Order: sequence, then structure tokens, then C-alpha cells
Amino acid sequence: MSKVTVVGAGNVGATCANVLVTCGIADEVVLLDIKEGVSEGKAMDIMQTASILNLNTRLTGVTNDYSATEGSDVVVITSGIPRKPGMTREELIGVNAGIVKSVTEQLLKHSPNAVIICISNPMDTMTYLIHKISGLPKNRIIGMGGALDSARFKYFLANALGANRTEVEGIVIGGHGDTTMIPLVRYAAYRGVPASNYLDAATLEKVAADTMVGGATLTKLLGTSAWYAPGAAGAQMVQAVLHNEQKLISCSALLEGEYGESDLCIGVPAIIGKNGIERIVEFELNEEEKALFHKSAEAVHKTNAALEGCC
Ligand SMILES: NC(=O)c1ccc[n+]([C@@H]2O[C@H](COP(=O)([O-])OP(=O)(O)OC[C@H]3O[C@@H](n4cnc5c(N)ncnc54)[C@H](O)[C@@H]3O)[C@@H](O)[C@H]2O)c1
Ligand SMILES: O=C(O)C[C@H](O)C(=O)O
Repeated sequence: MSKVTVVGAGNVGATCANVLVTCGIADEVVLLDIKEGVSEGKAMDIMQTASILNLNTRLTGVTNDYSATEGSDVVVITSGIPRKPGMTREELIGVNAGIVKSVTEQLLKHSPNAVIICISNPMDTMTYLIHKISGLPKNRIIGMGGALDSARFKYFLANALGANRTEVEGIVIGGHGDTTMIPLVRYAAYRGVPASNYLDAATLEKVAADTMVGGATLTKLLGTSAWYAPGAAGAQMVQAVLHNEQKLISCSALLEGEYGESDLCIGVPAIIGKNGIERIVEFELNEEEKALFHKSAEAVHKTNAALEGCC
């Protein structure tokens, strides 16, 4: 029996729970929020799709009752405030660090062996914070950002190519920030053929630029940040762990020398399986990509430094 807890029953958390249930990824899902009745209501609404969609996962909603999360195999943290148009993700640190810290501590009391997937922003820094406060083995803490950024990269690539969305390849590494993410254009491909064989440099540059501000574009349109693709990306990572998929997914991982960086969590390709991050994969980067990665790491270190004053 597999059990998953999703903390935060807002836009992202409820969507993640809905995908977990709809795709039958876990046997049992607990949705927890601090706001009275919200998790219970969303869980009830989602479970009322069960007879329509022929679903077998059991979803329960609870208000701040961590005893219900006991023995979870995977926990997904989405609690925290989202940004508004014009804001950066980094500006959320003051409020979200305290929330992520207290949620992590309570979760671990009841699920000491869980793999933790962090979604709350600024995600790389929140993932690093979880490492610092929990002392868990590094493989058990995964930040979700690259999975979403890579999905957006593939969306814009498929549009530019006029291709089927399932037939394009693209990966984004680096920080999960408007200026720190790095869509690896050189590795973008359509059915194994480099995308640069089909698209000129200016088009590829626009695909990369649109990807980097993908979250900001949606925030401007929606008045709050996105949730369908973020929730689904969170569920995709849960699936990779629970089903031991050994799948290569870009995610925020604690680096200890990989890509020439240490003591931070940042987006890198990694194999995800039953132990969480099974191993980090080191892509060969050219000089320009290496420089971008180091610049991105510098920015993430700077945001991490702000943790000192906020929790
Ligand atoms: N990493 C990513 O790729 C990514 C993508 C989308 C959103 N996000 C981030 O995810 C977070 C959630 O976004 P959202 O759109 O779902 O926001 P939301 O406001 O819709 O939902 C957040 C929920 O967290 C709950 N919450 C707050 N404090 C809590 C606590 N202590 N315990 C339990 N629940 C608590 C709130 O009551 C709310 O229901 C934001 O920080 C957002 O920036 C990250
Ligand atoms: O853009 C945001 O603030 C939310 C999230 O990080 C996203 O990329 O959708």
C-alpha cells in the first residue's frame, strides 16, 4: 500500500492530489491544509469523480491533523504563498521559509522515512532549507522546478516546430527563477534530431526566453501563479518514486561538487526512483553553458543567504 501526503490544498496542492487520484499513482493520498475545511472540501469534491472516472485511490482531506499523514512514503510540500504579477519568486522567502520549516518538522514526526518533494517557492532555497533543518540523507529531498520548466520548454519547442508535444525533447537546468533557469537549447531535439536542424537561432532563442518567463507570463494572465502543470509535475515526481521508475527528471538536488558547485540545491538532471534521487547525471556542458550554470548558482546562493534572517 503506497501513501502520499500533500501539504497545502490550494491551487497546486489540490491539483497534485487530483492528478495522483485520477492517474491512480498512489493507493492512499492525504491532503492537509491549515485553513479549516478546505482540504476536506477539495478531497470530497475530487472523490466524487471516482464513480464517474472509475478511480480507486482513497483521498482524505484534513485540517492540520498530522496524525492522518502517519507512515507516508512520499510527502509533497506546496504550502505557502504564491507570487502576484510583478513579483519574483525570491520575494516569497520571508513568509514561506517559516511555513516550510514548521510543515517539514511536523511531517517528519509522523513519516520519518518519507521522500520529500518540495514545491513551495523560492523552491531551490526552500529545498535547501529542508536539508538544513532535517539532516535527512540528501537523496530523500527533491525540489520540483526543472520538471515543470522542462515541460514548458517542450511546449514552446513543439509550438515552434509544429510538432506533436510528445515527440520533442528538452531539458531545463539551473535555478527555478525568471533569470536563473537554463533551457539547454543545444540538447533540444525532435525525435532524436537536434531542434537546430529545423529552427533558426532567433526562433530557438525566443523558445528559451519564453520558457524562462513561463511562470511570470502565467502569473500576469491569472493574477496568481500557475497550478495545472505544476501540480501535474509534482505528481509525475511522486510516480517516479513510488513506482521506482528510474526516470531522468530535472530537479533541484543538493550538490556536493557536481557541476562544479557545492552547498546549494539547484536544478540538475537526476535519476528518480524508490530512494528519491538515485544519482545526479552530469551532462557535458560547453563553456557558455558552464558559465550560465555558475551564474545561476551564484544567484541561488544569494537567496539562500537570506534564510539567515527569516527562520
Ligand atoms: N516549484 C514550482 O514549480 C512551483 C509551481 C507553482 C507554484 N509554486 C509555489 O507553490 C506554492 C503554493 O502555490 P499555490 O498556487 O498552490 O498557492 P495557494 O495560495 O493556492 O495555496 C497555498 C496553500 O497553502 C496553505 N498553507 C499556508 N500555510 C500552511 C501551513 N502552515 N500548513 C498547511 N497549509 C498551509 C494555504 O492555506 C493555501 O491553501 C507557492 O509558494 C508557489 O509559489 C511552485
Ligand atoms: O511562477 C511562479 O511563481 C510559480 C511557479 O514557480 C511556476 O513556475 O509556475
